[in-house]
Amino acid sequence: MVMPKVASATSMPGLLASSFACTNVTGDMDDLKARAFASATATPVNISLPPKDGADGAPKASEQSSINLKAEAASNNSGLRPRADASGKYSAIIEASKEILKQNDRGGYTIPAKGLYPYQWNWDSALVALGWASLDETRAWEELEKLLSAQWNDGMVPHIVFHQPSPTYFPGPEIWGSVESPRGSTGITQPPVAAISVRRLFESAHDKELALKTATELFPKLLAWHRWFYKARDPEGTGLVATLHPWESGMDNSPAWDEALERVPVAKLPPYERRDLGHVNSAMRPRKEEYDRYLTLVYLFRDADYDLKKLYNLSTFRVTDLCTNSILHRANLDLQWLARQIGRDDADQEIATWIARTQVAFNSLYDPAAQIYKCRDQLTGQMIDASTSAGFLPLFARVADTAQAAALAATLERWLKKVRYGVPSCDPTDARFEPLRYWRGPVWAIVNWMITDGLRAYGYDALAETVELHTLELVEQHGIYEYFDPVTGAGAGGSYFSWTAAMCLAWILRP
Ligand SMILES: O=C(O)[C@@H](CO)O[C@H]1O[C@H](CO)[C@@H](O)[C@H](O)[C@H]1O
Repeated sequence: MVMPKVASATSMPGLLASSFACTNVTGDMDDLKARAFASATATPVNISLPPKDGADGAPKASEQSSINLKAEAASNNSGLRPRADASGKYSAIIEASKEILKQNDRGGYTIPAKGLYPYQWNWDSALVALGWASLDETRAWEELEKLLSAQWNDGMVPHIVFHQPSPTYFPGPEIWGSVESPRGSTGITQPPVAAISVRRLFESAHDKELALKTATELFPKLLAWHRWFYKARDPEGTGLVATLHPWESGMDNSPAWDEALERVPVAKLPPYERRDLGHVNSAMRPRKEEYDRYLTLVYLFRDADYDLKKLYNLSTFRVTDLCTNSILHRANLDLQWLARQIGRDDADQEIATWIARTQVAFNSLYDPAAQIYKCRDQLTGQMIDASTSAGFLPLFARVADTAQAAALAATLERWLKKVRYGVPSCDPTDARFEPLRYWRGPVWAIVNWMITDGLRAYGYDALAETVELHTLELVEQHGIYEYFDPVTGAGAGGSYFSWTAAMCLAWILRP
């Protein structure tokens, strides 16, 4: 087990160094309490089915459709080939995962987790659609239709859609104050996974007619969203888009954002109460210093009426995020493929231009000394000195060349020797590594799913298998959590988590 160095306040620049610096496995009280909490909650949850009572905004048991999970597991109506379940090895995970999606279903969209996240999140929904595909193809398409129905006039697809009011999450619609989407939404976006999911659903569809009809309807919306990225976030045409808020990256408190975020001057904020801390131990969540800045940026954007030009120029946080850019590039490849399937040759050339530009631009994010890709701070122009799990996502994007892919595989192997379970979200030898704090160390199933897809594409099948088996073992031993401690395996964050369930289904029942 690795014992990372303790970050000293002097090892980080600036006033807030100590508050952004890490705790660690030998760690402080906060960290020790979180570990005790994690091990206390992990064991009873295990791979159990989620409780069906009405607590936490969940539908009452009586409102649930009657479910015969055993029968469903046996007759997989999507026709996806069970991968490793002939022996029934994964039937408990399959059963629990399907039940989680059903219980988190709010009618055409799936909340990530009861209480903690009561709305529709953008990249969550796109990934959850891949899980729904193994239960109900129509419902899988609906997930994407519902998400894209919240698209703004300018093409942006928001990071959260506030379909129904909920008191359990902050900041909600009243803080964002945006009326663009019919039901209200945030004014920022998230990594554009949707086109990737549309291609996968299309390719594995049994109902080909439905797939063609829905993909054809969704295509212009996806194209408009990708166009928005280039217009709003790459006005200089560099081939790499900007991310203006850590929430947009989906990897909110990644160590990659520390210095850029630290420079955001905190506004005089109205008093606020964090609801996330009522659901999850504070040692597993971002710190107050980060939340103050998240909110400062929200108010800044709201005061600028979410005008895309103003936001780009005004934002005191502007980075080139590897996760967003890798996903956007992969999504462009899949969108181009879709254009060809549905006869939208007119769009093919436009997408090809984006692809060509990004393919070259990605080289500027590769750090040959560290053997991994890194993010860039657009306001300083500097490459960000942090190796995170997003650094492997260029494999998912297919932008790495064979030498870069080999270097990434070697780096990943080194990381795996330092922890029990991969892939940690931050280099485990980095002083900022915190095994339980959200995007600063824990293992995330969705990232593992993207990394394994990339590894297989480059021929690293055995390494992909290791990462996949680590994830399934984590879930089997600890439960379907939001994220996991890479050292002990303990589940952390929200439980009965939709995208973790969906990734298990996508892996175990993959076509
Ligand atoms: O912490 C939060 O309140 C929200 C803010 O968007 O972010 C977390 O949960 C979302 C829903 O699961 C994920 O989409 C993000 O990736 C994850 O970081």
